[in-house]
Formats: sequence, C-alpha cells, structure tokens
Amino acid sequence: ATHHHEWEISYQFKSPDCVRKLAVTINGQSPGPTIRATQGDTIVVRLNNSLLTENVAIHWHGIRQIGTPWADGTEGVTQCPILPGDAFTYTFAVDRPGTYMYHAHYGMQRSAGLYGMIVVAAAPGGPDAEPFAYDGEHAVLLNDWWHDSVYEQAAGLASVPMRWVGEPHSLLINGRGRFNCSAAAEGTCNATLPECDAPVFEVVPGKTYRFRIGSLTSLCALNFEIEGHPMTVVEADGHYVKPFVVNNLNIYSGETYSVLIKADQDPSRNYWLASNVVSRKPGTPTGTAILSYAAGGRSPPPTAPPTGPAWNDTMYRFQQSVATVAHPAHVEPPPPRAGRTLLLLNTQNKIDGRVRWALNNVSFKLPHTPYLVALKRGLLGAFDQRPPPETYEHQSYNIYDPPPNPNATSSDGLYRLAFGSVVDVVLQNANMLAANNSETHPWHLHGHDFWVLGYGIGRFDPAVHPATYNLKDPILKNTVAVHPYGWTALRFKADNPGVWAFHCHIEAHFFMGMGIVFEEGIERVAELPGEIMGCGKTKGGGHL
Ligand SMILES: O=C1O[C@H]([C@@H](O)CO)C(O)=C1O
Repeated sequence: ATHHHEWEISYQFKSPDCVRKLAVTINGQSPGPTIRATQGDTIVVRLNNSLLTENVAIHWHGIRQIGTPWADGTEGVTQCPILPGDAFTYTFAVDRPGTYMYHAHYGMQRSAGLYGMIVVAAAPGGPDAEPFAYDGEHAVLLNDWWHDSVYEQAAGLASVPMRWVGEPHSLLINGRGRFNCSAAAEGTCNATLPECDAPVFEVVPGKTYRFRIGSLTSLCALNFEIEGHPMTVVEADGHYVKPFVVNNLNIYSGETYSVLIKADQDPSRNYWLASNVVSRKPGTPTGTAILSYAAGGRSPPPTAPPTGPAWNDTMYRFQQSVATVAHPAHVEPPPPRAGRTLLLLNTQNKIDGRVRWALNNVSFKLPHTPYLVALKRGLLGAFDQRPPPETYEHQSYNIYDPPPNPNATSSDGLYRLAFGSVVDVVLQNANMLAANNSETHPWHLHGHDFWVLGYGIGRFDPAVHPATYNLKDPILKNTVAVHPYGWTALRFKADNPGVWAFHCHIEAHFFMGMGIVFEEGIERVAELPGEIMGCGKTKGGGHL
C-alpha cells in the first residue's frame, strides 16, 4: 500500500509545558502525526514549507532508504534545504517492521518541535512477525524542551565565549510537560491550558500492552519508568530483542524500544509514567504522564512520581546496554571480520576560540553542496577531498585528562567506503575540556543498521578487545550509546548506495562538529531527482 501525507510546516504558538513558545509544527501540531504503515508499504510525504523565512528538511530516522538515498532528508548530505514557499516530496519504502521516528535535520531545527513517530507493523505471517503477543499498544515519544529559541541556542553555541544551552526547562511526553508557572516570565505561563495536561495512557486490568518508546531529546539521556509495572524489553530500533525485564529503561536520543507491561496492579488507582534525566546532573523536573486503569479516570496517581536511578550510575546504564542482544529466533549473524576499522576519538576541542567537538581531532562542518549531488556529478570542488583520519594515537592518548592540545581543525571531508565492504567503527569517549567530566554520546548512523559488537569502560585496545566482541547474537541498531570514558564497537556492511551521515544525536553536539559522513556505491545510485538540488554548486542543475 502507498500512504500519502500532505504536511504544512509552520511556526505556531504552542504551550507544551504551559509556557508559550513558537514551535515548528506539522499541520499545526507538535509532535507531528504518527505515520502508521505495514512492512513493505510506501510512504509519500508532500511537504509544504510555510515557515516565513526558514528552510527545512526532514529525516526519516531508522528508515534505511534503500534505493532512495535522496529521500534521507539530511540537509547538506543528501539534499539542499527546502526554501520557504517551496514544496518537496519524500517517497520511500518502510521495508522493516518496528518503531521509528522522523525529525528535522537542518541546523538545530529538531529542537523547535519538528518531530514525530513512525510505526511499522510486521507483515502478517511473514518472517519478521513479532515473537511476542500483546492486547493493545501505545506510542510514547520522549523529549526535552527549552523556552529559548533554537536561534538563541545556536548563536550561543557559536559565540566566544560559548553560551551553553544548559539543562532543559521541561521534559515532554508526547509533546506535553508541566513547567512551574511561578518560575516563568509574567504572562507566558498558563497552567490551566488543556494543551499541557498530562497525557493519559489507558489500560484494561489483566491485559498486556506494548509500549513503543522513542527518544528525540536534544540533549538528555533519559530513564523511563512505568510506576509499579516492570517492563519486558522486546524491540530496539526495529529489531527484536532477547527479552529481558527492567524496572526502568535507559533511552538515548535517537533510540526506540518496545516494552511489554501487564496491567496487573491495583486497578482502583492510576500510576505514573516518568522520564528522568540521567548521565547529566539533573536540573529538570521529572516528565510525567498517567497510566490509567479506567476506575482512576484521568486523576493523578496518589504517589510521588518515580525519580529514576542515580543520574551518575554509569555502570547501571552500561549493563542495560550490554543486556540488549538479538532475539534467539531473529539473530542475523554479523560478518566474521571487517575489512576496515575506524577508531574515532570523541573530544571536545577549540577552534579559533570556539568550543567544538571532534573525531580524531577533526571537527565536522557541513558543505553547502550536498555530497550526494557533488559525488554523483563529480563536483569535486564542493568539499575537502582529503579523507579524515582513520585513527588517533591510542597508545599515548590519555582519555581521562582534558585534551592536552585542545585545538582541532575542521573539515567537510568524508570517508569513502568500498561498496559491499564490512566496516568496524570503534567510538572512544574521553574527558571533555573541563577536568573530570565525560558525557554519554548517542551515535546514529543513517542508511544502515549496525551490529553492536561490544562496549567497554576505559581505553579501547585494538590488540585485546576485538577478541571479546559478541559475534554470536549482537543486536542490530541504528543508534547506540558511548558511555562516559567508554568505548563502543559496531560493524556494518557498506551495501546501501548513497551518502550517509553518522553523528552524535545530541543536537548541540552535531551542530558543534560531532559527526562524519560515509559514501558507498555512488556509481550505483540512480538518477537524482532535481528536487534535492538548487544550492551551492548544484544551482542550475549541478552540471559540470
Ligand atoms: O558541549 C558541551 O558544552 C557543555 C559544557 O562542556 C560546557 O559548558 C556540555 O555539557 C556539553 O556537552
């Protein structure tokens, strides 16, 4: 089946946490509508940009875009930005069942509210049919929210000295939160708006529910809990997980999970859904919603919302990451070895006095001509032709100290991968500019799922750690956490012709250079739609 959607993108006054702010909306909504489809369906989204003076582009997060690399929606990588007044049509197949998301991929626009969920049902009776059963399902999109505009945030990040975005004002569940109006500027906050009422998720006693949970936070790692209801984790990023039970779930920006819960608690009252900041010292109240057993109506539970695990308990989060492996009946074994390994050191640096993030001391900047067009058309002057470094001085670099020489360089060079080759990427975390601090980075790969081969805390040793990789039942994902002072190893097959971003999913961090780009099989990409062109060297059709 083909699903047609007509979307108008516009700024609207919204009060997601009772505080009025301009949000980028889809047909007047933030979050936008949930796209629902069945595996194998085609999605057509016609997007009309009604932002008065702002470009837009939308990425379909977790959808691999096989055969349609131009529909990935990544400004500067796969397309030119869509101008105000212009329309653009994204057409792509949802080839795998699971829980996915969409969001703006232009500047820091995602943080302005342009996001939503994609729910793809498994083809009935097919090989990807769900290895679990449930009576009903709910979708939960988690977010963090600031009252400052994305322009204030972006300008602050690029200032000398940097003005950091700080901790979010609110945590949102399905676009709703609750700010304490007594702390808001006069006349901006209205606690009686239905718009900021807690979302209610209804359950019938005795039934089992699938909760599809996605996080599109701009900054925060979150811990999600349904009070009194242990969760069985069954899906991660569209892949079935060997079920394991948790009392609360750590979820990083860009990840999705499905969990099963049984509505088996005292049905005379309601229970909290709660999201709490972890990995950063929380400065934001718990995000809440209500699990409603019909008898409780919409009334708030009689208890205080769960506060989650200790925010700085790295090992707790690390262990949950390690526990996430493939369902025994859905193991897709990885290739036994890689043809190429990139060892990427994640550091916070300075360039011309600006705070930036870098991989192997190179900070990423987007070119003005999308790589996809530049490479297909041989517009070689469009970006730096020197490839970024494959590794760093891992024998001598001390990950526990701030970078000894904080200065990095910036580049829009990319990694060109042999088509069909197997690539390992090891992400090595380190100390930031300030002593005694290392943050969690959720890394997201476009165009592929990767096998998560291993995690460690400390320095990755290429002579030792590859022997410890899980080659038996690693989970396939599109987003994975690199824990503080830790490393994460992943493997993927470069078998999807196109150009694909790989970056930290923290909005500020990608903006500050924390990403790289891969090209593979460009010669196999079909003729590019003219719609993706019009900027940089592609003006007038991108002819040589
Ligand atoms: O890039 C970042 O900058 C701040 C901090 O390092 C400086 O305020 C922070 O927490 C980041 O993740």
